[in-house]
Amino acid sequence: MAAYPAHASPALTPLSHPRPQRTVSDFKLEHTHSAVPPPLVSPALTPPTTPWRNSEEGVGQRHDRQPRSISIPQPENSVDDAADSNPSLLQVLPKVWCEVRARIPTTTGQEMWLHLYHNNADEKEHLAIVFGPNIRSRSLDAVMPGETERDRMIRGAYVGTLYPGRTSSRLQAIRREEGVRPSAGYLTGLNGTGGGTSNGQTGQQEIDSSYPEELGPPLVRIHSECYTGETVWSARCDCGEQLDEAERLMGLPVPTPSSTPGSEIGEHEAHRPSKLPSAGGVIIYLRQEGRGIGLKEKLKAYNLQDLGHDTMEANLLLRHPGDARSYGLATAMLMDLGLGGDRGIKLLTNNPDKVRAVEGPNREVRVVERVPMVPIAWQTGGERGVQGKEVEKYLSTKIEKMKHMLSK
Ligand SMILES: Nc1nc2c(ncn2[C@@H]2O[C@H](COP(=O)(O)OP(=O)(O)OP(=O)(O)O)[C@@H](O)[C@H]2O)c(=O)[nH]1
Repeated sequence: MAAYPAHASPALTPLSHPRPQRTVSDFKLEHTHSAVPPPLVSPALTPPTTPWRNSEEGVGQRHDRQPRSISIPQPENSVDDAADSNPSLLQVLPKVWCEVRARIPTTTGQEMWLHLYHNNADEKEHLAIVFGPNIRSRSLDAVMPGETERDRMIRGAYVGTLYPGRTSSRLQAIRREEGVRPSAGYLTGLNGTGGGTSNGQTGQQEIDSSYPEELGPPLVRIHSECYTGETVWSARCDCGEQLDEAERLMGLPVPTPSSTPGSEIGEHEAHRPSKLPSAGGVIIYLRQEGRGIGLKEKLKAYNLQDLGHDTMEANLLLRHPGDARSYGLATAMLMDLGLGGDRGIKLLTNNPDKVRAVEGPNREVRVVERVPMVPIAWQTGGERGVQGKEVEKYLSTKIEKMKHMLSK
């Protein structure tokens, strides 16, 4: 008979330590949606459901988890074939709309455009962190009934860059006011993709927000919130450095406008960004803390990890799925940013679930290339990057149990 503290719940199942007789297959990971794990932790410590999973009812969010080991379609030959073999994609994407964006100069020297999204699936403010001048939100650019030019500028629906005294969100209007000749370099350098016009009759802004073909598939990272790894220096995971690395990759420069034959630069230099435009890309930052279980539950999971369990077991012991996330919001946001369609995206990830799930029910978004995220410590032979026994165990669990495509 196991010894319990006097205050222990009678429902508490003994957790011997270590528990070598239990393997992960005992938890039936493939069927976590239907096979609720036994109450291995006192119900008093465990919420009845994983946070936010119910709020996704009715908008077609994914409730059933894909098998852990899915075959990753090779972009060259098997992307189409793979679509049929994945029955658990969403049937309906949530609706998303960008409420506001702002230019943020960053501590690394590059600039990004922070887009704040709302949606009809949850109450959270999910974010798109856009780098480079070529990605715009269609919902943000749409004209709101009754709004003024100042309203548009305040919510970020302008072309180019704001400056003191600017009176219009539209570049044509500014050109007219200032007698400025149209300048391709000026437009493309300022997060307006060269097509900002007004049709004069409705005042509707026509913005060419298609990503230029010549740049190839844009780089995309779908990043899940991690307060501990991104804000309070946790070395239990590499989430913080992954975010940094994604930002770095999206800041790599493209050929300068002056090297492009026929481009006009030099006008409006005062309003140009001081840095050259980057190759760009977007980080979709989803508020799915703790793989969707929330910070409170993640902290309990950390305590279970200190008691000897791995990240997957800890979630299951708390009666959560090993991974409670979904990616329909990311798909919808990418479409709103004009990155749906055949040209596809390059996805920065090691996670096979993500690669398939982000494509959406009808392959609205196509992952044509996967770019691995190799931990910095592995890349640098331990000179830099997150290190320690916790992060090593975290990474090995992702590889062994979650089938992440990562090898040393
Ligand atoms: N439940 C739980 N969540 C964790 C833990 N460590 C990190 N996370 C969360 O995991 C999420 C990051 O997901 P990961 O599984 O590390 O990586 P991924 O996004 O699936 O895959 P990549 O795209 O390759 O990075 C963030 O939401 C973190 O808060 C943990 O021990 N337990």
